[in-house]
Amino acid sequence: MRCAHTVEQVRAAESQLMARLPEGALMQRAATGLGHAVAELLGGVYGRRVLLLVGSGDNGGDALLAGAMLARRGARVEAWQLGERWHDDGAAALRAAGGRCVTAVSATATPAPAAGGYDVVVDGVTGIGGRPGLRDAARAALDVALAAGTAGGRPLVVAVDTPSGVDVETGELPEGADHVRADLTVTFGTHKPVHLVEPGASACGAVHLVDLGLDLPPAPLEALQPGDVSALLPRPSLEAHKYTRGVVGVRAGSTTYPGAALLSVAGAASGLVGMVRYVGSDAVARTVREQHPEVVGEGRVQSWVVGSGSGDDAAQHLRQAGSDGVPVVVDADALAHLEILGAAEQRPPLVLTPHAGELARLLDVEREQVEERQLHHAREAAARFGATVLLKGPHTLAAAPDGRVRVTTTGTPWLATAGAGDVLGGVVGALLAAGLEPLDAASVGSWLHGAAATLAAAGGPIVAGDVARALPAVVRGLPLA
Ligand SMILES: NC(=O)C1=CN([C@@H]2O[C@H](COP(=O)(O)OP(=O)(O)OC[C@H]3O[C@@H](n4cnc5c(N)ncnc54)[C@H](O)[C@@H]3O)[C@@H](O)[C@H]2O)[C@@H](O)CC1
Ligand SMILES: [K+]
Repeated sequence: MRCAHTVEQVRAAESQLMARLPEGALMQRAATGLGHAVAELLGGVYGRRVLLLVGSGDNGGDALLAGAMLARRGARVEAWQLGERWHDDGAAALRAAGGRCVTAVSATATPAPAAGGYDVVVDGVTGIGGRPGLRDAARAALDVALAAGTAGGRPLVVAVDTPSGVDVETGELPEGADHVRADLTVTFGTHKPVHLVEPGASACGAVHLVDLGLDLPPAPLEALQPGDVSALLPRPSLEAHKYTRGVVGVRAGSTTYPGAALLSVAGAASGLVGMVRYVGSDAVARTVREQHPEVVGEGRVQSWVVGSGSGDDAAQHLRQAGSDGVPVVVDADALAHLEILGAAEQRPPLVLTPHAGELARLLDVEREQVEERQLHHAREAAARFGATVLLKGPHTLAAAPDGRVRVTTTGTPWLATAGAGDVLGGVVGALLAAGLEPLDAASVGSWLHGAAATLAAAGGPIVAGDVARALPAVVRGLPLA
C-alpha cells in the first residue's frame, strides 16, 4: 500500500524519532537519500552543475546538505538563499565542500546564472511547512534558473519533499499563484496527500520515497498497489459454487440507451462473481442475453448496479434495488434520486459513482470547484450522503464516509471514452456481490478497471468493451496473494 499521511501525523512521528536520535541525524538521513536520488537522475555526479533554491526552513536544510554531499563527489554546486535566513549548518557544510553560496537573493536581486547553465535545479524553497503559492523572490529565481539550461536543454527539476507552492495537505494548486513543477520529487518518511492527489500530483513528477524509519499511524489516504489488489480480490474457494461466489444484479440501460445495459453487464460479467442478473425491458434484456448468454433474469442478488442509461426509469429502479437491503452502486441517472432511498441510516450500503459534473450537481457547486478540490469534495459527499463515493476522473478517488480515501493510480488517458463508466459500475457491483466492503469494492474495482484499460490500450485507442474484455487478463497477471 502506498500511504499518505497528514502533515500533523508526519510531524508527530518525526519528533518521536528525533527524540531518540542524535541531533541532525534525521535531516542527514533525508539529505543523503535526496543526494543519491539526484545523482541517479543525473546518471552521475562528477562535473554536473547543480543549483539549489533554498528557503528559510528545514526543506532548504535538506537541499543544502544534499548539495554538500554532491559537491564532495565532484559536482559544481551553487545555492541561492531566498529567505531572510537559511539553515546555517547546511550552508556551512556546502561551503566546506567547495559549493558556492549566494545570499540575500530577492525578486530584484536575482543572481546571474553560472556560465554553462545547470543540469538540475533542486527546489528546497518549502516543504511541509510551506503555505501555498510562491513568493516573488522564489518565482523570479525559478524563472532565471529554468532558463539556464545546459547545451543539453532545460535543467531537470527535483523537488525536495514537495514541489514548493502546492498545497501539501490537499494537492490543490494556489489560485492565481505559481508553484514548482518537478520532474522528480524526493519525499521523506511517507507520502503526503499532494503526491497522490491531482492536480498537485502532476506537479510532483515521479515520486521517490526515502525511508526515515518513522513509526506512523494508519494513513487517511492510500493508493492500492498490485499486491494489495491481489490480497483483497475475492477468489473462489475449492468448495465454491455460483451462489457462494455472489450474484450481482444490473438495472441499467433502456430502449433509448441499450448500450449502457450491455456495458454495465460486461463489467459485471467479467468473471468476478458466480452469476449476473439483468432487469430491464424485454427488448433490452433480449439484446443483453444475445451478447452475454450467461446472464439470467430477476431473482435474489447480493448487490445491485443501478442507473446508467436508465433515463426516466432510474428512480423506479433505484427504489426497487434499494428495497432489497443489499449494497447498491448508484450511477449516472440514478444519482439524482438518492432521496428515494430515505434517510441515510435506513439506506443499504451505497457506492456512488459520479464524475466531476455529477458530483457538482449533487453538492450544488460548480464542476470547476470539484476539479480544483477533488479530495475535499469527494470526502464532503461521502460524509453528507453516508456513502462511499467514487469520484471518476483521470485519478479516480474512492472516499468512505469515515474520511478514508483511496486514489487510483492505474489507467490511461485512452480510458476517457463513452461507456467506460458503465463498465466500472458493473465491476464494482460484482466485487460488492462477491463480499468486499464498499471502500474495497470501489477502490479495487477502479484499480482493475484502470489496469485493464492500460493493458487493452497498449498505447493505442480503445472502446469501453475492450476494458471489460481485458479484465480477466489483469486478474491473471496479479502477483500471488
Ligand atoms: N521535521 C523533520 O524532522 C524533518 C524535516 N525534514 C524537512 O523539513 C521540511 C519541513 O521543514 P520546516 O518545518 O522548517 O518547513 P519548510 O522548510 O517546509 O518551510 C517553512 C519555512 O518556509 C517559510 N514559508 C512558508 N510558506 C512560504 C512560501 N509560500 N514561500 C516562501 N517561504 C515560505 C516559512 O516562513 C518557514 O520559514 C520537510 O518538508 C522536509 O523537507 C527532513 O529533513 C526530515 C526530517
Ligand atoms: K520543496
